[in-house]
Amino acid sequence: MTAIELDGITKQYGSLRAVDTLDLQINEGEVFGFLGPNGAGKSTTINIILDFVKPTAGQARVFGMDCQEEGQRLRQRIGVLPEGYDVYDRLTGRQHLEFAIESKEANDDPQELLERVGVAHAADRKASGYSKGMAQRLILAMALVGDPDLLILDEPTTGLDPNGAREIRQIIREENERGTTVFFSSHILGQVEAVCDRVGILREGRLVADDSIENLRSNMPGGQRLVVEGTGFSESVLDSIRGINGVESVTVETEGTVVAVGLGEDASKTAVLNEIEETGATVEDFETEEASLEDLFAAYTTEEEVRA
Ligand SMILES: Nc1ncnc2c1ncn2[C@@H]1O[C@H](COP(=O)(O)OP(=O)(O)OP(=O)(O)O)[C@@H](O)[C@H]1O
Repeated sequence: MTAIELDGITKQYGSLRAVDTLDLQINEGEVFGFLGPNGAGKSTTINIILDFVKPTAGQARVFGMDCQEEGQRLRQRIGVLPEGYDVYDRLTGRQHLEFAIESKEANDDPQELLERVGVAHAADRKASGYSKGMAQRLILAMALVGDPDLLILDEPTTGLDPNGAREIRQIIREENERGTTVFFSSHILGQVEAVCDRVGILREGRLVADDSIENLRSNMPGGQRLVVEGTGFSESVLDSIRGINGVESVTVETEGTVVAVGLGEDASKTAVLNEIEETGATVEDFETEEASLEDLFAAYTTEEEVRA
């Protein structure tokens, strides 16, 4: 069954189109990473799903129910970690959960939830003394109240150090193993890579990519670099490499002993290596480097030509 289905969602704020005819389907049991630079429209989309914002056009459904018509009923099945949500300094961890349980009319055991997110040891301490990571885990525990079928996490790892971010990802994974669908927004690709089955990249309100990170990488223009170490890289050798089908760039590094070849989708590494040897140069060593996550994110969010 489909957990989230967005059909032509558009949100116009005056002359600004925050979300532009967005179509998206998230299956039940999936961990989906919703990515995009600041201002791309991620929070607006989430707010439409939660019926906090009305779309200008289009339809949003969660578990087959219309978000705008059955928002209240749906929110019972959704756990939300809102962007930039703060803890209440005067309340203890346990009191936070008691408050969330009461608001959602659920009957969870606060202690069990605190244990699930690893802050049970600080249950009776005021949240003012919690570290940023502990506070974020506490907010996540509040999102887990009522055993939601769908977790919507808006930038859950923002402001956390790598350990804190890893712990949050671990909890997300565990919740997913319990059967929860997870919709995880972030503007940092690295934060979602380890945990998401699939990512969607939003840019200026439009979906410019929707795939696994592995596929996005292999489809990215200039996705791989072949770095060849050797001798005899004359201009004519370099020109012959440039002439090979699928080669996008050729640069010489380290005083002429290393050639870096940008490979497009159709390029063959073997063809490049053969060409080098046949034109009289020598290959001593070579390796292929994958595009970094930063390169990948930049390619989808800043290039003029992006792939849908
Ligand atoms: N209530 C509003 N009124 C007018 N413009 C808005 C409103 N809410 C959002 N916007 C604009 O819509 C665009 C999308 O904003 P949104 O917050 O959805 O982006 P985002 O991808 O969540 O960004 P970030 O990563 O910074 O949170 C931005 O240009 C923002 O300024």
